[in-house]
Amino acid sequence: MSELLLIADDDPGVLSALGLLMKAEGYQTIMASSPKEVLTILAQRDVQLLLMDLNYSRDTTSGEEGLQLLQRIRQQDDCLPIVVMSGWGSIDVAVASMRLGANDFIQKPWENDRLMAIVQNQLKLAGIQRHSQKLSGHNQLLQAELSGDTQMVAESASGKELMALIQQVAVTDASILLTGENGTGKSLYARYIHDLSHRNQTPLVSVNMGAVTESLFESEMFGHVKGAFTDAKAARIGRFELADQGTLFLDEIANTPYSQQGKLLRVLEDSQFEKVGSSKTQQVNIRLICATNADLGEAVRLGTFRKDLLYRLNTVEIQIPPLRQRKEDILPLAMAFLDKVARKYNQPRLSIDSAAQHTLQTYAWPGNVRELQHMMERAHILCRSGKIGPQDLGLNTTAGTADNAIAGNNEPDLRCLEVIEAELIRQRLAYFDGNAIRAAESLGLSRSAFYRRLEK
Ligand SMILES: Nc1ncnc2c1ncn2[C@@H]1O[C@H](COP(=O)(O)OP(=O)(O)OP(=O)(O)O)[C@@H](O)[C@H]1O
Repeated sequence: MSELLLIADDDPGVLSALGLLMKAEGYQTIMASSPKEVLTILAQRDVQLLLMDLNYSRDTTSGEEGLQLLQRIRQQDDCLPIVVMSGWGSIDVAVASMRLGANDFIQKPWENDRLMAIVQNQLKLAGIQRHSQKLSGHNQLLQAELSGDTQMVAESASGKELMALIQQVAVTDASILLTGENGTGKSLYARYIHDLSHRNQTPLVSVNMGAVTESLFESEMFGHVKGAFTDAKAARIGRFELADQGTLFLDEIANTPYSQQGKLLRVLEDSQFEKVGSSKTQQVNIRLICATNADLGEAVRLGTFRKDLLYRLNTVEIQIPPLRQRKEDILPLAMAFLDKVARKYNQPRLSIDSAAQHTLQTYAWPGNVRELQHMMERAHILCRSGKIGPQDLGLNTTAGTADNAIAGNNEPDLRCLEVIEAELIRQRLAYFDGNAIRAAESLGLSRSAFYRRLEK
């Protein structure tokens, strides 16, 4: 449907001329001949632009009525594009109306081409503004969803120590390197640090460095201008720019291609970068958090990670212990996950019987907290009574490791492919001590294919 324009003037000749012009250009119009009518129509109809005269009573030229009207509209609506029309010699009135919130001004008698250019521009700008408001609304919802639903659990001595350290460093702007096995909670702690920091009203932008291909690295991180390369049909904003004034979280930092590490170092040191295809230098202000399950010191020794980059990342290094080393966290975490899943399915929360509690506490947790979370969700779904027993955990407890949960069983494996695939990925990660690259290689998968499956 075409846009609806409200045209306000006390001269019927002007109204009919403008009505014809706008109709010929494909717009719908609605007319008002007094300020009162304008306010009534605006209260009832979804008008996309107001084109208004400033004088309504016979023989007045001061523009006072129009300015008052403008002021009243702007008290209620900041966004409606308003184009003001007035007669000769009224520069002062034009300036006054712009100060009161008019978007543009045209002198009478108008030139049709000029008026149409103004109307089209104002409609376009208003569309962009609506779109950006929608995006920022979506963004706020997503941020609230991400940070709102997870309650941090830390009951063990090492868990509490970790939380104290995190609270201490979060409020500084220091770069933080989080290390720990897969599923220990590195991404969650990164968000927690951001939420505690003075940047918490700005975005936390995450990048999984294992999923960024070498060829698209610069465009992904720094953005590109339109036409920078064959596929660059539109300009793109990179992650650094998106994170400006906020926090940039680089997950799986060890997987940054070596050839790109120098470029990353430069922007981290100088806070400056150029978009691909542009020579204009841009400035950014970000707080950096990185995470890895790899031993970066070893990677430096092996020559796959730059030493200078490591020194730039690890101002503060925080090690997140594996779940098997903080056993007192297991049951509180399990209960928190059962709470969460009960809320998700709107069902009562299940409890865990003492045999299952023992199983959970003696299991090795190669997939750490993530494995526990999935196990609790599965147990909630499969449990037939109000209490989860060992049989609901899907573990072969005599063997004590996840690998044996499948291998020690002579029954045919009748689970669906997705479940088997997930289990296999977990096993391989555990086998290779959380090293995703070696796990991917052992499964004959490319790094990006492996990450896609892992994220699924
Ligand atoms: N202390 C905790 N309290 C509550 N939930 C936690 C805690 N630690 C981890 N989790 C949950 O466990 C899951 C895995 O955590 P997360 O994704 O942060 O791990 P990770 O170390 O970043 O994993 P990866 O190395 O695979 O990226 C998430 O759903 C997270 O919310």
